[in-house]
Amino acid sequence: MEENVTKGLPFIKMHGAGNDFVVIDSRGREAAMTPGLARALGDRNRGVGFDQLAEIRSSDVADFALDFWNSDGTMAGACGNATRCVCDLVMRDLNRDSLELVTARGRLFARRLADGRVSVNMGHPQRAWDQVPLAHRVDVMHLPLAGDPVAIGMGNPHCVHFVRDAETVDLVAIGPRIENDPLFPQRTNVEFASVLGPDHLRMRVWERGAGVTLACGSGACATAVAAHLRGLTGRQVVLELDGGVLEVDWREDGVWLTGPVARVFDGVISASYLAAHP
Ligand SMILES: N[C@H](CCC[C@H](N)C(=O)O)C(=O)O
Repeated sequence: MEENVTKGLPFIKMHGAGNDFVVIDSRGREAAMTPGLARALGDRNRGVGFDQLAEIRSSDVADFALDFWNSDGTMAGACGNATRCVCDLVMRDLNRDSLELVTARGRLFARRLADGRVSVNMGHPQRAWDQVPLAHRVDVMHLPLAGDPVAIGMGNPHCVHFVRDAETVDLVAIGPRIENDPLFPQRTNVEFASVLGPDHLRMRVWERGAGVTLACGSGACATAVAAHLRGLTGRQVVLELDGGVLEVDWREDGVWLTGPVARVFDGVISASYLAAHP
């Protein structure tokens, strides 16, 4: 009955404002992830199920390195909520209240606030068309697409729409079309935001490689930056997402993302499952 779990792959299930993750710690050993295994594990019926998988790896230039995999098996250059979740884990592990990590977009800095929440500096917004990236030169503040959206990179691409009421947007109908528009050579995450008050936005998201998620940290950063650039908010913004509240503070040293973290359960992926999904 009992399979030898010592040969399996331990993981931790976490979420940040409902954006859910599987965390694998590969420090001190070969990376475990492949596109096929990420896609299999991301399946909410046949796998564990997640929006993203975050794989921790050893680093000789920072406290650790972090890779992000979407549930469709593609890699992402940034994942704000997973970064906050993993930093919470490692800070507790090392009994530290600040950390440096390295991701595909470079070195990030995280710290634990007095109220226990984790805040991560997600870096500076990428506002040049070829950094987002876009397929050719256009005005990133007014894309030639329906709804006059804004393009912002945060290590991953975002297409931000400001609408009268974000609640009414049919994400499933509209999201995939924009995600796969030829203007985005690496596809894009798609955000819809409405203004609830000064420095207060309601935001919903269709994520590249994951679909509708309850929250998106890098998307919240991109949306707050776009809102400020459009004159809709200040530089410190509270965003109400379907899964909870995120705070963004666009400061001189970068865009800081703050929000909740939850550790849900620990598990082991069985050796037989790993063998069946190389
Ligand atoms: N789907 C995103 C990665 C995860 C972003 C989101 N979960 C976050 O918290 O930033 C992408 O392909 O760029």
